[in-house]
This record gives sequence, C-alpha cells and structure tokens, in this order.
Amino acid sequence: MPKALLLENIHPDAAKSLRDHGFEVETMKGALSEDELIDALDGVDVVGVRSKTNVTRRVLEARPTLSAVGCFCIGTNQVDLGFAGEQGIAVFNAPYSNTRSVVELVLCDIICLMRRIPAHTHHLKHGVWDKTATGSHEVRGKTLGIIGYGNIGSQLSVLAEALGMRVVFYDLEEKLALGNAHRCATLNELLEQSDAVTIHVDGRKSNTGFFGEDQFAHMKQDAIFINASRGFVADLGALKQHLDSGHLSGAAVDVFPVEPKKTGDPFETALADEDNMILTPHIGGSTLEAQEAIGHFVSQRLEDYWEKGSTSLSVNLPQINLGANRGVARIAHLHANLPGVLAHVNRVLGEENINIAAQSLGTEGELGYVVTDVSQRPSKAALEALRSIEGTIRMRVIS
Ligand SMILES: NC(=O)c1ccc[n+]([C@@H]2O[C@H](COP(=O)([O-])OP(=O)(O)OC[C@H]3O[C@@H](n4cnc5c(N)ncnc54)[C@H](O)[C@@H]3O)[C@@H](O)[C@H]2O)c1
Ligand SMILES: O=C(O)[C@H](O)COP(=O)(O)O
Repeated sequence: MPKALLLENIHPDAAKSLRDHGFEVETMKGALSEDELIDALDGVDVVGVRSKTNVTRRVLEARPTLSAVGCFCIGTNQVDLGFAGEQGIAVFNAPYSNTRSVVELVLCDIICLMRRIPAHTHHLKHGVWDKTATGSHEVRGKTLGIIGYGNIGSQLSVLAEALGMRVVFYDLEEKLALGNAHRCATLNELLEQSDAVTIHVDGRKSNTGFFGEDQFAHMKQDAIFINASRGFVADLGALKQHLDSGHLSGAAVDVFPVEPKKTGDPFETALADEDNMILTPHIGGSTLEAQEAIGHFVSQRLEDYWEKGSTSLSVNLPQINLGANRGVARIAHLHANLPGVLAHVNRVLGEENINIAAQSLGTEGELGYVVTDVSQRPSKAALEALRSIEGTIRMRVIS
C-alpha cells in the first residue's frame, strides 16, 4: 500500500481522497524541520506540504524513493524544484485555488487602513473615543499600485476598480492590463503615484529583499503598504522606520521573514506597536473554501500521477496528461533529454517482442518523459534493460 504524509493542517478532504485511492495516510498539524522531515519521510511515497515545510536538496537526497511532492498552496519556493526534477520527483501545486481569498483579504486591508480601523480599534480598546475624519479616506478615486500582476494581482485589479479605485501595476513580464489598469514601465513610476502599494510577486529567490529602503522612500506621503506575497520580499525594518517617521500612514503584513512552524507557536514582531497596522498570520489563503478546493485539487494531481503517471500541471516535470492505461502495463520512463532515448526504449521493447498500445512523450529543458502502454508485462530482463538506458533518471511500471 502506498504511503502519503500530509503536513501543515492540509484540509481533511485530501487525506480522505488519498485513502479512497488506496493510500495509507498520516497527517500532522504543523510543519517539520529538515531533520524531522527526513525522519518522517521513511517509507513515504508522496508528501503534502504548504508554505512552511522546506523540502530541501538534503531531504530529497536522504529520501530518493519519494515519488511526488504536493504543495497544497501556490508557492513552491519551499521545494528544491530543480533537484526534485533531477531525482524524478514530481512536484505539484494549486495555482489558482486560494487566489480569491488573498484578493479579498487585501481589499479588506486597503479599506481598513484607509479608514484607520486598526488605530481606531486600538484607541477604543484603550478607552479613547477618537471620532475624527482626520487621515481617513474613501478608496474611491485613490490609486492602487499592484506589484506583480499575476493570478492574484490581476484579480485584485478588477475588484479594486469595481470599488472605484484607479489601478496601476508593475510586472517583469508582459501582461494584459484588465479594465482600465495602467501598466507602469518602472517600479518607481508606480510607487510615486500610488496611494496604496500591494506586493504580489512570487517567491523566486531573486525577490529576496525586493522591496527595501529605496522603494519605501519612493512611496507617496501618507501612502499605505501591503505585503501578502512572501516575508523575505520586504524589509520590515525599513517599513517600521517609514511608519514611525509619519511618511506612511499604515501597513498590512500577512507574511514574515521568519514564521512559526505551527499554530500556537510564539511570534514577535517590531511592528506590533504601530497603531495603523494590520498583522495577520499568513492567512491570505486560509479560508475554508480555498483550503477545501486546494485539498481536492492537489490530492487529485498526486493520485493521477501515482495511478496513471500523469504529470499534468506538474511544476517541474514535462507535462503529459494521461488517461487510463490502454495496455496490460504502463511504463513511465523519466530521463535526461538526450537524442535517442525514445528510440532506445522502443528498441528494448521490440527486442522483447512487446507491442506498444499507446505512447506519449514530453520534454522540457533537461528532462524527457515517455509513458508507454504495453501489450504485456515486461520481463525482469526488459525492465533492467530499460533502467540501464543511458540518461534514465527514474522508471516506474504502473499496472
Ligand atoms: N499570503 C498568502 O497566504 C498567499 C496566498 C497565495 C499566494 N501567496 C504568494 O503570492 C505569490 C503570488 O501569487 P500569484 O498566484 O499571483 O502568482 P503568479 O505567479 O500568478 O504571479 C506572480 C507575478 O509576479 C511577477 N513578478 C515576479 N517577480 C517580480 C518582480 N521582481 N517584479 C515585478 N513582478 C514580478 C511575475 O511575473 C508574475 O506575473 C505566490 O507566489 C505566493 O508566494 C501568498
Ligand atoms: O503559497 C501560498 O499559497 C500561500 O503562501 C499560502 O500558504 P499556506 O498554504 O501555507 O497558508
């Protein structure tokens, strides 16, 4: 029986689905350290993580029999994707399932900060009735600057315009501007005109420290700042300085450079004493709707990969969307993307007088992936010959 390990309080529907597909499933509420993860992965075929569990090269080297990693979230920066690919370990994520939840949190942040709700709440909780319009604004007519116009940023663009905001955005890639959104040629062009700046870039390593002193200094007087991307993207020390100086009027931070591994662990931040400040514990994607959708989506990807060899929507292997096996057995052969491997696979099968019922090939970068439905189960000698083909990374027989 294949074994799955699900960490970080992944929605229970994922465990149910995997059990319904014949997996033995172990679940844990929190994330694990590298050593704990190596220990926990003993005998595990597929592992589910969220944003806190780092599936590093060292973990993958220690557990080479691991077959797949499911990121039950959007971000995959916590996984060494390149090495996982070299090891033939498929990685999947849920690219869309929690994007709306993030958008709604950020809209909430924008309106609350523009009306100074955190400051008013703090004052009332401490017995101060501070009824004033000073520093409070409608969002209608204000300019929202979206950094990173991807699945989250572009959805936010549409909903912010529906609130009457003017939207500008900055992205490294060419993007279709939705509605009346205006693309800024440079980040500074966005910063200099935005009343609210929100970051929705991905967690690629090159985004570490992306938004620091220089970027904060370019922001408009009394602007607000929001980060719901990754904690390592923004310099919170610089943010605090620009809040304390009165340059910025408020901020919302949902992601932090260092975050606890599980609910209930202690957490401290120097931003705690800022009055117009919204602090949330990385809950942008944490709605019941999003987590349920993610649980179904990623468990389905893991099941399809395990049962059919399908790599559709994998983030690190050549994508082949496979239906049911059309032969007696299915041979999934992942290899270095070299000339002649496919021919060699078919030569071995031909020499064993094994007919091919169906075959799919995908290549991407350094990797090639061929899935062959065969008319009979290959002999041990044939399987050994297939595994011995130069460039073979991993081969699995699915029946
Ligand atoms: N707070 C949360 O709970 C939460 C929830 C979901 C996602 N996230 C984070 O939000 C990120 C974005 O999610 P998404 O679905 O919109 O991803 P996405 O990949 O669809 O969009 C990211 C966009 O950022 C752009 N980008 C990357 N680096 C950039 C840079 N330096 N300057 C300008 N543009 C840059 C990319 O070109 C892309 O268009 C995720 O990668 C994840 O890290 C956080
Ligand atoms: O990458 C993501 O989708 C978000 O950061 C959410 O991460 P989480 O699943 O750990 O809340």
